[in-house]
Amino acid sequence: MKGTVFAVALNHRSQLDAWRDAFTQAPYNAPPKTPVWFIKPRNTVIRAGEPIPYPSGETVLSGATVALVVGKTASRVAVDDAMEYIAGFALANEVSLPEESFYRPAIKAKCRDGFCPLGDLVALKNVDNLTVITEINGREADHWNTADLQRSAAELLSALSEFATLNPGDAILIGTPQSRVALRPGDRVRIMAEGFPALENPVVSEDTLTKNQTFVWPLSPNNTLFALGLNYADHASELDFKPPTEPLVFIKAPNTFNSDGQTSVRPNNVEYMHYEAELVVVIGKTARKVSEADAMEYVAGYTVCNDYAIRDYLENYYRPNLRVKSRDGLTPIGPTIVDKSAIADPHNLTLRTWINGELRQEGSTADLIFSIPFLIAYLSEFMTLQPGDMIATGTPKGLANVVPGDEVVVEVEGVGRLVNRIVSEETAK
Ligand SMILES: O=C(O)C/C=C\CC(=O)C(=O)O
Ligand SMILES: [Mg+2]
Repeated sequence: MKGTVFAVALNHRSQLDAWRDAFTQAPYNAPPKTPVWFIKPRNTVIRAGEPIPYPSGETVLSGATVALVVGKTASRVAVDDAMEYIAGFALANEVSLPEESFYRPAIKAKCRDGFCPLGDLVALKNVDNLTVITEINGREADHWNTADLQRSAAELLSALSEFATLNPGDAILIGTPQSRVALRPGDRVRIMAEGFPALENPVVSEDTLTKNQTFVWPLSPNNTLFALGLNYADHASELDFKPPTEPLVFIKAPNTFNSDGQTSVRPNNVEYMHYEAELVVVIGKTARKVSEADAMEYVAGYTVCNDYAIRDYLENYYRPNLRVKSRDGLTPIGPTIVDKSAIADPHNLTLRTWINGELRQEGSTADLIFSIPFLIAYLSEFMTLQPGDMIATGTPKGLANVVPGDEVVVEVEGVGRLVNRIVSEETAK
């Protein structure tokens, strides 16, 4: 199996029941209208038998669930056709710290090393009425049935493929109940369901695992692109936000990557497709619990990206969500990676965007709220960064809407220049 592991929050009725009152108030204001997607990046994925690191001082919840595994390329698939695109299913454990909110990306709760054990693929055709059992140290601790999910596997594949092309080996974790089993160091957590090989993993105190442990990426060498929201104060204020007090990190899946000189599709019936010129940091060696002082040693180089946003789809759940930021082809990146030795001071680079030759955005990485060393230290404190992983460091003030026919050029001084043309859905067909 290879590919991106997607997951969905709030897909079990017990979760919607537990959070119903909160969803009628700020910042949510209404129950989620669409699936609340998130990504389990490659550092989280481990196999049966590999240890789940337990961060000291935290509460860690087991999240027994089922993963659907994509068998053939899926784009805008109807629910009734979805099963044709599913190669099979696997048991999975969506390990998590308890959700404090569903408002901003839950990177620290969901994306820690080893927080996504994934079992072997089973060529089942239906998991819509499957009992999923969790045992701790040989004793049943919980069970739930997939019939209580709000959206079935077929409905989830259809909904995600509406804006993100799914490739063979991609996976979708279909959800977990609100009440889950707390794990402790020394536990052996075993997930079982009829027709599947059991998925068992030991829970090991994070401190006892070697500091530079890296996880075998069993799915694919796809690198993870982390992106920062509101990392320039002037951009935060143009969106009427206060600057964040902690990095607002979200993840962009490889389906969104695009190359220099290519086209990006502006969805029909939207008001806002905003460009975002960004400096991207490329990680050069495995980083785990790295200090700010040492962080720049882990940088290989830099590249450029245009972190397009379809702001119409901003729901107040795990914001910015995948429908806003992880759509097919809406992250042109490149054209080259510039070695770090060629950039004297990455915190003093001018970023610019031209639309049809007119300069529309200009800013400087001197205004980053969270610096590159801070971001590497912050992320590597709770997850392993691997060579090739990337961090898009945010965009400064100067957003505007782009429409089909526009030529968009984003540039980072000394790093690169990325040309991209906007097309309509009709033109793209
Ligand atoms: O959730 C929001 O309102 C903003 C999210 C991302 C902004 C972004 O990509 C950036 O600041 O760059
Ligand atoms: Mg951005």
